[in-house]
Amino acid sequence: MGGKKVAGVLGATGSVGQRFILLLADHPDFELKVLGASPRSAGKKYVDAVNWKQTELLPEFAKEIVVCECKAEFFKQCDVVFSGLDADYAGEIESEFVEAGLAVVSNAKNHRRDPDVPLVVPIVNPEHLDMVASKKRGFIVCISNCSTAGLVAPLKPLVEKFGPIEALTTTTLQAISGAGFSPGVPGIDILDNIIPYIGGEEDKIEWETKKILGTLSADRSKVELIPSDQMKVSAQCNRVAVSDGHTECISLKFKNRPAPSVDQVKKCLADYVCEAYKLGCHSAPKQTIHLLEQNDRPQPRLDRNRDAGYGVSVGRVREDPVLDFKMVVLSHNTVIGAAGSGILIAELLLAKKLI
Ligand SMILES: NC(=O)C1=CN([C@@H]2O[C@H](COP(=O)(O)OP(=O)(O)OC[C@H]3O[C@@H](n4cnc5c(N)ncnc54)[C@H](OP(=O)(O)O)[C@@H]3O)[C@@H](O)[C@H]2O)C=CC1
Ligand SMILES: N[C@@H](CC(=O)OP(=O)(O)O)C(=O)O
Repeated sequence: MGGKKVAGVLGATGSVGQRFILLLADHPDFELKVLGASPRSAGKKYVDAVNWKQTELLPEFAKEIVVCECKAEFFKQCDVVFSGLDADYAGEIESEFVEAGLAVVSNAKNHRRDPDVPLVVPIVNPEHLDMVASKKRGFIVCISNCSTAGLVAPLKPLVEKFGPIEALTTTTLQAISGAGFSPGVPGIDILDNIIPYIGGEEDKIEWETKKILGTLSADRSKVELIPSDQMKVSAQCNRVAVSDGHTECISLKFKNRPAPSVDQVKKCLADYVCEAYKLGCHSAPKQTIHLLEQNDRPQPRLDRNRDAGYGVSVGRVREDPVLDFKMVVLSHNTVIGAAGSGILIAELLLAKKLI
């Protein structure tokens, strides 16, 4: 075993980028050495370039690193590059990195629908990472949309145990940090308010769920999406005055009859152990799904940091008079919904000897 793998972060000054800095400080497998951001930040020390907005202090190791432009030539030493780039620029920059032979793990939406790119929520579908095994040079792995990550976490064990889901609705209550920091959601818009629209979000949730829960083809080159007529997914997305943590009110109907009981559903969720934990990945949640029995939980402020934000909380599991079941799901949007997923994916790539 060599020493730590060298890591870089693209978009290091943003909402997701700052979370990468926090999660990579003192990481046992990765040493963060290269930070990239826009030409506005390049050339400055990180401490001077960033508008730090996390409740934890800026880690010492990052302060003096000089931010570079997001060009592959500056990241040559990296074994893995995490991307928290603004989606307006991510597509082109990440492609350049892949062409330069680098391994990129991206939060941006640009490459998620590429047929040869795995779209991975590490506590849900790590087997899709096998798609990159045959790539000789660089590759990209995409992390899902943050609301999709929370949604598919309870769906995975339910589908494994009780068979396909025929219909699914989710109404999201999404945190402000999900909108990023440049410029972010203005206080005047969100204070004392709910905004019932997040551009593109509903389509992403409805589409990405079908890829993440899809099946890897026999030759491991692509994922067969669940056809829309076999699983109907409908999302309604809202922005609410919460700093971190996306809440979703989910209802679902199984294809198979009779449907399981509420107690069977609860047991299935509580018993689920993700593959990353079994493989001993450092950041994997000990409890993948925290089943909460109190009537008024989960709540973002109280429950988002379960298993350091890598665990997902599910509460209010009950029968639904229209579909079969309904429940409330809470996930930390910048940890398991973004940077944390990226790091756990890299830990899985390492465990599978793919980096
Ligand atoms: N926030 C969240 O919960 C989630 C976000 N995502 C996705 O992750 C990505 C990052 O999101 P977020 O952190 O919220 O966004 P932010 O707006 O907070 O940060 C964007 C980052 O991109 C950099 N950037 C902007 N323009 C350029 C450029 N021309 N060249 C290079 N870098 C540039 C910025 O650098 P500078 O400071 O120098 O301008 C900054 O570091 C997005 O694609 C987003 O959709 C995905 C899941 C969840
Ligand atoms: N749209 C999400 C965050 C995000 O940027 O998602 P995506 O990576 O799918 O564009 C939110 O507002 O909370």
